[in-house]
Amino acid sequence: MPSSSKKPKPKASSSERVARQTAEPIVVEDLDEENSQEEMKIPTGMPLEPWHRSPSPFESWSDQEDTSWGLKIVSEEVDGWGNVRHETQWDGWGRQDGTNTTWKDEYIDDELRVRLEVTKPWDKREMRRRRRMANESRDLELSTGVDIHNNCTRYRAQAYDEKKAMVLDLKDSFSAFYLKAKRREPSLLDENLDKEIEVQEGDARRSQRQRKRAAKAISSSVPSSRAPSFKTLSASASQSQTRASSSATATTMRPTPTPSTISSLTSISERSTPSNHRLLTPAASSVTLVSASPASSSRRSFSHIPAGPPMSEKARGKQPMRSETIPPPSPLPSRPNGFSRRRALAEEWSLWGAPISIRNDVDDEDIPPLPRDFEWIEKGYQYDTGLDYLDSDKGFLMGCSGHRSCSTKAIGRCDCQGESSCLDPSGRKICAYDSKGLYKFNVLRGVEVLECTPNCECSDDCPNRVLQRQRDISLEVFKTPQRGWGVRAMEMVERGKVLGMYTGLLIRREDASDKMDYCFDLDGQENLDDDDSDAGIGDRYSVDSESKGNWTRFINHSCDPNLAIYEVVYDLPPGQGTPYLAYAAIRDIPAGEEFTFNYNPNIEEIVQSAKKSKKFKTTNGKRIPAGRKECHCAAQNCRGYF
Ligand SMILES: C[S@@+](CC[C@H](N)C(=O)[O-])C[C@H]1O[C@@H](n2cnc3c(N)ncnc32)[C@H](O)[C@@H]1O
Repeated sequence: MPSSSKKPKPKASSSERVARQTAEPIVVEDLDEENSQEEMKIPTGMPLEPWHRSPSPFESWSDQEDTSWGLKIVSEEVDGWGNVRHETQWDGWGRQDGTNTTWKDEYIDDELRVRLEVTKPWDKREMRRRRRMANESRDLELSTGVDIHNNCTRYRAQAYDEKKAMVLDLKDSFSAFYLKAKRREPSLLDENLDKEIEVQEGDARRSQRQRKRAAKAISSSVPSSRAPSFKTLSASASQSQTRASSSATATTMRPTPTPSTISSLTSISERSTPSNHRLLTPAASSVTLVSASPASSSRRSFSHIPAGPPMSEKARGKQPMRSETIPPPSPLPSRPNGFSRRRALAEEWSLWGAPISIRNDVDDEDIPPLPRDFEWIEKGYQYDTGLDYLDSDKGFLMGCSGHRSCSTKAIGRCDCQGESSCLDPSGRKICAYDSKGLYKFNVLRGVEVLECTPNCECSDDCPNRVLQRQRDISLEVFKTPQRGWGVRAMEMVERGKVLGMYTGLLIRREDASDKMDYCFDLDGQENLDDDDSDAGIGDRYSVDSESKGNWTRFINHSCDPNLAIYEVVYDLPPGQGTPYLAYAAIRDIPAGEEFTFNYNPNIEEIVQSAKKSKKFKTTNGKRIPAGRKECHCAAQNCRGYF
C-alpha cells in the first residue's frame, strides 16, 4: 500500500547533475524529436567521446513544501555500483502525456542511514519474488545471455545467493542422511534410498518455511518502522523439529517467579550454594527490567537499529553443520502493546538456546550499544573476504562409527580422534569431558580438543559432543558500573560446565588492531598488542565480534576470572588455526556472579617487555604498560590493567 510522504519533487538524476556541473554543458536532445537520428551520428575519424548516460528530461516543480502525497514504488534500477533508484508513482498526480512516475535515489533517512518505511511494500514484494525465483529451480545460472549490468542487479544477485544457500542446505542434509543410511544398511536399494532422500529434502524445505514464518512473526509484531531486523532470525540451517519442540517445552514449563522472589540478583547469589541450584527465568527478570522512562529511552536506542534486509545469505551458509544441535527459532507468542526494545532484543537472542535477558540498574541505557547491523551468531564463524576457503568441505573431516567407541573412557578408540593431541602423561588419547559433559581441564593450552564431527555416526548426546550442543544455561546481559555491559548466569553453574563459544567474523591476524575492543586472537587472547610479533606471520587468525557475535562478546576481563578458554574443533579441520574458543567454568559459579575471564594469560611477558622498552603511560594516576587498559575488575589481586 502506498504510504504518505512529503512532496514528490524528484531530485535531478545523477547524469543531470553531471550535466549541470560541467563547464561545458552536455547538450540534452529529446530522442523523440524527428531529427534526433541526425544529432546522434558520430562523424567518422573523430575520437569517441566518453560515454554519458542520457539524462532524464528536466522537469520543474512548483509544489508547496508541506504537501503530503501518497506514493507507491513501482520498479527499481540498480547500477553497476549497487546504487538503487526507485520509480515512484504519486497518488493523484500525472503529466499531461499520461505518465505519472518519477525516478528517485534510494529512500534513505540521511541521519540514520536506514531505508525509509515507504520502501517496505516494495521491498517485501521484491523479496517474495526473489524467493519464488530461488524456489522454482535449484539450478545455478552462472552466465546468461544478457549483459553484465542486468546480471549484477540486486534482484538477480540475491536470487542467486539465496538459491545457492538453499542448495547447500539440501546438500548438507542429503549427505548426512546418505552417509547414515549407507552405514546403517549398505544393501539398501537405490530405489528406497531415493524415496527416503525425497522425504528428507521435503523436510528441509518444510523446516525452511517454518523458520520464515517464525521470523515473520517476530518482525510483524515489533511496532516500529525501525524495528530490529537481526538477520540470523530467518537464517538458520535445516534443523530438527523434534529437538526444537522439546526445548520449547522445557522453557515454557519452567516456573515463573513473581517479582518479589527475584528482588535482587545479589541476594540470590548470596543465598545460592552449589547444592541450591536456583533458576531465574528471564520472564521474571523482564518484569523488573523496564527502565525509568521506557518510552524515551527505547526510542533513543531504536535509532541504532536499521530496517535492513531480513536475512543474510552468508549467515545462513554458516550455520553449524550438525543441524540438529540448534533448534529453529520457534514462533513467539503475541505481544502486548508497548512491547519494549529491550525485550524484543532479549527475545531474539533467546531463540537459539536457553533464555537471555537484558538488565540495567546502573543508568538509563536501554540496550548495549550495538552496531546497527549487528548480527547474532550463536555458533561458528563468518569468514572475511577471501577466507571462505577455511570453511572447507565437511567430507574431509574424520568420522567415527559411533556405537560405544565415543565413551569418555575409551575415546582413543574413536576413528575421529586420529589427529587428537589430547594425551595423558603416558601418551594415551584422552577425552576432554567427563560423562556429564563437564570439561576436565586436562588439555594443555594451545591443544585443540577434537569433538565428534558431522561425519561421525554417534548421536547428538554423544559425550564427545559438548561445545556443539545447544546452550542450556539462562543468561543475563547487564550493565556494570565501571566495565560497560557484562554477562552472568541466572542459575548456578557447575565447575567444568561448557557455556558457549566466541563467535564473529574470522579475520586475518594482520587485520586485527588494538582499536578493536571485541577482537580476540585465535590463541585465546584479546588483541591489544599492536607490536604483536605474531602479527602477519603465517596463517593466523582473529575473531571480531564487533558487528557479529553472541553473548560471549559481553564477557569482561578479571584478574581473578571464573571462566577459562580452551580450543575445540568439530566441523572445521584441526590444525588450520581456526579452532573455536570455548568457555568453561573454572569453579562453581553462583547465580548472578558476573562471568569473567583473563584477557591476557601471558601478561607477565607483556609486563616484562614493557619494562624493557620502558613503554608505559599514565591513566588516572596509574602507570600502566602502553597498549593496556585500566582494569576495574575489583578483584583482590587486580593488577590495575589488562
Ligand atoms: C569484549 S568487550 C566486553 C563487553 C563490554 N564491557 C561492553 O560493554 O560491550 C571488552 C571491553 O570491555 C571493557 N572491559 C572489559 N573488562 C574490563 C575491566 N576489567 N575493566 C574495565 N573495562 C573492562 C573494556 O572497554 C574492553 O575493551
